[in-house]
Amino acid sequence: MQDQAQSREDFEARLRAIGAERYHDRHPFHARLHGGGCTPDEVRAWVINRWMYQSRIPMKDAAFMSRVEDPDLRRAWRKRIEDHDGGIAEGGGIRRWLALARAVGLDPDYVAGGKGIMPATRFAVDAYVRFVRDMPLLDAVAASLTELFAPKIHAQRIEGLLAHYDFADDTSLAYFRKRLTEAPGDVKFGLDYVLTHADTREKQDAAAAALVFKTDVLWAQLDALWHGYVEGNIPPGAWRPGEGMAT
Ligand SMILES: O=C(O)c1cc(C(=O)O)c2c(n1)C(=O)C(=O)c1cc(C(=O)O)[nH]c1-2
Repeated sequence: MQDQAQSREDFEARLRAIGAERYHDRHPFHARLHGGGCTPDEVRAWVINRWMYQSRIPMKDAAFMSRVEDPDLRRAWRKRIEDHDGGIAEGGGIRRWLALARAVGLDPDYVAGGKGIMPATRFAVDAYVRFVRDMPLLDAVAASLTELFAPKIHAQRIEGLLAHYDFADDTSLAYFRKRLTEAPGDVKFGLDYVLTHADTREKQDAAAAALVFKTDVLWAQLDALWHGYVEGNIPPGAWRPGEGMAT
């Protein structure tokens, strides 16, 4: 016999426990970055590789929306694409990420071209886009719920980068500051959607598994950075210090 569905409260606590145990704020690269321990080239490697994630977020949200039949859900979701792409004049998160790239000495066109991204980063982020394209909508929304835990990491990053790195200022960190106001509304909506639609134990288990999968997507990216740039095992084809610098 199928287990009974968990109460809304118990299920929410289960989702939050996944973040407490597995979110990438527990990864040593995060501590190294916000604690001021990264070399300038390690910071550059992070900015270059994280571009893969930034550039694919609006694509995965477009993939999600392409499958949604309910106009109310599409209306609520489309803000995510607007947050990242923005308007022609002011741009959005994507442009703010490239401002960070410039601030750490990289040529933004090099970063935006995606050359130099490590294979593991590419595979992890592509897996997330495919997951959102192919899996049930409930699982796709559940996978976005890592954002429940993101405001804390963004606040730590702003504080840590400002304290330890010369490049850090209002312009270079605008991406993270903006996320502090953008993410909470998204995550409130997403959490309510998941708690409401996961109305059987089977769906709750699938949603929890989707969130675990997403924590793996994030963790794998930092593992790759550590292996490549902290331990110095740069994969063939990946960015090498000195390449892609602003002139
Ligand atoms: O800096 C981070 O640690 C971090 C993590 C995450 C996340 O938890 O997936 C996102 C972001 N940042 C972020 O800026 C962002 O726009 C975002 C969108 C999503 C998503 O899955 O839809 N996650 C995240």
